Amino acid sequence: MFKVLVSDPISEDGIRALLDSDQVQVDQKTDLSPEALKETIPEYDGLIVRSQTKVTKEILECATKLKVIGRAGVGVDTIDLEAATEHGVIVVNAPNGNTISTCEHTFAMLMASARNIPQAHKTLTEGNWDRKTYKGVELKGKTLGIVGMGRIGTEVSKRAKAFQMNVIGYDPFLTEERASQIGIQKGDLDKIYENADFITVHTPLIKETHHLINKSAFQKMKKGVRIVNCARGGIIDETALLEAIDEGIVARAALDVFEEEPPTDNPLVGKPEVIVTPHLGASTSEAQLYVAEDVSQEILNILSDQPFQNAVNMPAVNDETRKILEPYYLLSEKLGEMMIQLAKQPPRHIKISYAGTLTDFNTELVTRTFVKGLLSHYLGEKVNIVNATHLAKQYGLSYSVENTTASLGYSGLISVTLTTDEGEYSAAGTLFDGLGPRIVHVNQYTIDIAPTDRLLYIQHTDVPGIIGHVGSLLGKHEINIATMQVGRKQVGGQAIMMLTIDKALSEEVLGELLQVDHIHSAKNIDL
Ligand SMILES: NC(=O)C1=CN([C@@H]2O[C@H](COP(=O)(O)OP(=O)(O)OC[C@H]3O[C@@H](n4cnc5c(N)ncnc54)[C@H](O)[C@@H]3O)[C@@H](O)[C@H]2O)C=CC1
Ligand SMILES: O=C(O)C(=O)COP(=O)(O)O
Repeated sequence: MFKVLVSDPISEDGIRALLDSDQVQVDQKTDLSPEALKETIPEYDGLIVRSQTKVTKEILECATKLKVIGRAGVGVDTIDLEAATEHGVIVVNAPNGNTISTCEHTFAMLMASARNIPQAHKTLTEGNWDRKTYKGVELKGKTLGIVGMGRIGTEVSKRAKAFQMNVIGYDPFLTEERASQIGIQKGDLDKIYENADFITVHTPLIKETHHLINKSAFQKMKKGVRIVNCARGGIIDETALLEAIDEGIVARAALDVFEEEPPTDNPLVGKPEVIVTPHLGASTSEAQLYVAEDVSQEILNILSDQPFQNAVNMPAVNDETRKILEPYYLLSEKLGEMMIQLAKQPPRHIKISYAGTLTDFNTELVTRTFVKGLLSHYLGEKVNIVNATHLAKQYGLSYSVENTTASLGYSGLISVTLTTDEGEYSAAGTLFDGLGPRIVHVNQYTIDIAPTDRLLYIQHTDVPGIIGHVGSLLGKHEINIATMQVGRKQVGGQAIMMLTIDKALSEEVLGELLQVDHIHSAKNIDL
């Protein structure tokens, strides 16, 4: 039975699939302090959060069983992604469920700031009939600058068009073609600052967007500009915003999000030119239902080893690709396990080459399973496909990946070279139709062996009688040989023998093998 903790308020209907699952026990504890969360998290396999719970490095260090964090929403800036990855925890979000609600909230804020609705409401409820102070502006014919043309920015642009606004969008991924499809102008930040009567931001909060709208940006804006932030506090520098309001550059600001939430002693809150809501962008019945449903399904999939879509620290692989690549995951993991046992020194660099049909796909997960196989031989269960390449870097092990045309006649081929201080080790594997994974090269020797549980690897000189010696010695010790393959580069030269055997050789038997003339090394390989 898996245990999932829900640590922020979430739609009960939305998590129905989890509540009804007999594989999962759900605990809802939405008032935990960071200390209490640290104490309770070791029990849990899954954690569901919104933006209140801060999933810090310290919490992740205590989360010894945790496999997945589900963010019922978009922004994952409240989760230490690097620490989650390091601890092998998959982080999934629900990127689509709250797009419309947040877009509509943005539009509500835009309109409220154009017509001074909150300020006018307040005055009237205080008993004053003031029609003069709260004269507003029309949206029609005005220019809206949208910074971040992703899901929400795009939806905002459609609504702005319906209000007959001119829209300038800026996003590093916005092409001319897409801009003209949506019916907006593609611009840059300066063009927005120069022309916009309204500016709204819809980027994630990341290093590049922290204080993106700062003092120098405000200096370039049109006097009387109105600013909306329903994305993240911190994208707009709050101190610079305050100054820009006082200097008369910004006429109105509408903020749903703050650099510190809840905002304490924030001079913007309560300022007559500023309207505020307490991070309500995604707070509708619909959005909360959708994000909770999406994230619950992802968590169920992850806990039951099924495909999932919205991991933010794992590459996305669609179902069709996954079906094709899945057998290669097993092959690459076995190759990794085999190669670390063949290497006599710690590897410093891994080079992985994909050839044949594999070059048509995103093979990042195949790479990760190789690295997982390689590391897990010594690091055990702490390695998984989430943290494998991250851990490799920590151990000073670099890797490079390339696609090549050298498929050697196989339909899909994975070739790997490990570089160590004392030399290189290489191997290659493929999938044979109906026969499954096969190792087809080891250290430049051509062979054909299934990567089963137990292999014996022998290096010898190619002379007559070796196979017979090995066969009778293993027979004497009641070690059954399932298959045997030999590989040589030239007659009478260096050769290898790979056997699949039913039980590992003891040190004594390995010692006896090494007494056989022309055998130079013998090694059990445990896969
Ligand atoms: N107030 C609330 O309750 C909610 C806030 N949000 C926030 O809204 C933001 C946008 O969400 P979505 O549209 O769903 O995300 P998205 O990922 O679809 O779009 C974000 C866009 O920002 C762009 N971008 C990144 N850096 C940029 C830069 N330096 N300049 C311009 N564009 C840049 C990206 O290319 C991307 O297209 C996120 O920060 C999210 O956390 C989302 C939902 C609810
Ligand atoms: O989805 C997002 O990024 C949000 O900001 C929504 O936050 P919330 O789930 O309402 O705390």
